[in-house]
Amino acid sequence: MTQAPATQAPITQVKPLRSAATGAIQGSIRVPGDKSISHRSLMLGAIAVGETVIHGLLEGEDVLHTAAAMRLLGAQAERDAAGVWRVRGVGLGALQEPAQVLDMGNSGTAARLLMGLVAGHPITCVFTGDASLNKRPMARVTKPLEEMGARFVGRSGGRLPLTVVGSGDLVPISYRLPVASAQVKSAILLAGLNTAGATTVIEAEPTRDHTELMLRHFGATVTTERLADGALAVTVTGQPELTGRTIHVPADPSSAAFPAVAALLRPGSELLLNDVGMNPRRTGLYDTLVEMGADIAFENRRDQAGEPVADLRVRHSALKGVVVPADRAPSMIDEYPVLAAAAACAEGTTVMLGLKELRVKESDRLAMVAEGLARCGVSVEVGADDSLTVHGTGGTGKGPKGGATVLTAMDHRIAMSFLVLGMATEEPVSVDDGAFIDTSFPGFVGLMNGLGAKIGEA
Ligand SMILES: O=C(O)C1=C[C@@H](OP(=O)(O)O)[C@@H](O)[C@H](O)C1
Ligand SMILES: C=C(OP(=O)(O)O)C(=O)O
Repeated sequence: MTQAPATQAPITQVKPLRSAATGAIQGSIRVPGDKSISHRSLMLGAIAVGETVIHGLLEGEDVLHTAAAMRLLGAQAERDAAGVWRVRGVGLGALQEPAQVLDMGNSGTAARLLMGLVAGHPITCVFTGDASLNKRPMARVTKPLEEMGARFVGRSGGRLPLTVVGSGDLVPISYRLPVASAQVKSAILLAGLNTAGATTVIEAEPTRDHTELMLRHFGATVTTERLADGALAVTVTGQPELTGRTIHVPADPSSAAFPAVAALLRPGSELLLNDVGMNPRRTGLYDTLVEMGADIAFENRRDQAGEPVADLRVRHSALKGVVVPADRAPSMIDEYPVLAAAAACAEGTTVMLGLKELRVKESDRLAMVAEGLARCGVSVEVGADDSLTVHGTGGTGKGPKGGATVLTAMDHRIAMSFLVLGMATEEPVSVDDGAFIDTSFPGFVGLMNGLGAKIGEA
């Protein structure tokens, strides 16, 4: 068993990377475990009674920050072998007040979900993050949690660093989400766990439901009800008995998106992506790619510990531009940067609607994608309605020009998306910093190069 540190070191070393045009992408791989499910398995394991064994945990920086925080809150979380972790929980309501600041690094999910979880405990915690996370809005979670009775003191605009004064005596609420956000939904449900009575979150647009599925797996009662206006009401019954479980984390569909798009773009490619999570609330990118003409076979569909998975066989395809409707955004929210790379190489125009939430991710992804594509010679427009229009070069016999350095603003998905684009451009594409790729996809460069990519130090 590896003795893990109580705190997780920040990413400090800048790592410029460069990606050059490649031939066929070929191989059979399993990308690292799902980030959303990994965070949740550590958090719920930490408040369950007994031991939780997690197989396939994502050992990316974001999740390691969650593991370190759970240890500071009193749980044991140790690594047995690669991807295999044992968590010994303290029991619901028994998280301890941490003696140190909880540093959530680059991770919005870790910060927001944990703020909800500790809000329902009679402890005081100080949360901070890196320069990217400390810019992101937190009022979206502090507002409903304040309605339940927790108190917060943060910087103006509700930014981190921020102090949570939790309570073992919260009142249950029924809360309609003002933004489609699984992080906000999850924060409220996690606060509702140690709250007597029924806590309800109403969502007009369905967002990822890993919290609901995993809460049920640990023994909680979570119900969903379709309301007259079509919205979904998700209710957790407070103070359940949560007991340690075994969890198998599927490969992350958001990470699989990068090699999948690379294979679609490069002639002669055939790639098998094994064990990819196919929760329908996560598969919007794959639906969009198929609409664009992608040859993706979803083989061996099966259920793995409550989550659907499949093996994806991806072959090179001539993609065509499409209109991506706004209501698809929650199911592909993290995949727009890599879709934009695919769209830049597709024939015709791709219009992506309803991208407002992209502005509050690790970077303003709408601005960063548009700026990066423009630097690579791609014609692109950002609409006043937060839409993105990309004019593809497909069918011209040439890829986008490339030959530029793209800024990444501490954003892993911007870095990976432009390295994928560089595999198909006339001249190489560089990114100013690839270090943050380790937050969600450790081993990205080695794995991509093993498939045929040419990514190296810039
Ligand atoms: O709940 C989660 O695990 C996540 C929800 C999404 O964020 P929002 O809820 O802010 O849309 C997503 O962008 C993030 O990568 C992971
Ligand atoms: C938005 C993301 O993560 P988070 O909100 O957890 O930082 C992401 O991984 O793309």
